[in-house]
Amino acid sequence: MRVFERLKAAAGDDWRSYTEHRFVAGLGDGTLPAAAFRTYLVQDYLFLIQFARAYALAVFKGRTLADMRSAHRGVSAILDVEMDLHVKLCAAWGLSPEMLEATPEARATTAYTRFVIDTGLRGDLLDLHVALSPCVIGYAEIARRLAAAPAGSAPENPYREWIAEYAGDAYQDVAASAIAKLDDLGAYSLTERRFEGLTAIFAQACRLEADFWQMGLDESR
Ligand SMILES: Cc1ncc(CO)c(N)n1
Repeated sequence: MRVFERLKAAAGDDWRSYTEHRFVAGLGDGTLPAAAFRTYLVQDYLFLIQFARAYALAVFKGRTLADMRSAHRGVSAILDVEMDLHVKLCAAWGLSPEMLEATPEARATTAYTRFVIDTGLRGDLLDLHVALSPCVIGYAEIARRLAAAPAGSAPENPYREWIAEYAGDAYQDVAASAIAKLDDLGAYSLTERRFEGLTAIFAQACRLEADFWQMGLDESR
């Protein structure tokens, strides 16, 4: 079984609480309150800045040029593509770059991003990629599922652009490479004993993703 599938199976309930969160259901059927989505968008901008730092750490931790180049492509995908798209999406929701910059991080944003960075600092490249994987691969899986349901791409769903972005080929390719990277790294450093520690990292990242959705709901009330 692929490393990612094993981690997902081992973290079962935490994976489901993240990918089937009430916020996700609201994106899918369009019932998510707009205020919750705006709160989420602002925090996700701050999240992406820190996420780029986490990917940059993967360049530093790379053992081979191939590792370093693939991590570098990740940094560039965030800084040059995803952030631009994010700013455009924010503008469509009435959120200016000035406002994005001026908002402080919510605790859920700080907790999640610094957990990923710390995991990478104290561990090796496999630990770091496992900590990153619920974000990268989780969003691809969520968006694929939402896009496949009629309500997810209905013209009246205000979140269809968000769904289409993450369900699109470019992002799905990024997620497929992340799955391959885990197999790649696992092939030379994944022992049975180590798998337990990796599952703990993966499950914690899933819980922090669920908290991130929840923050969108709670902080917009
Ligand atoms: C919180 C969060 N997780 C994952 C992604 C996917 O990049 C994102 N943009 N935000």
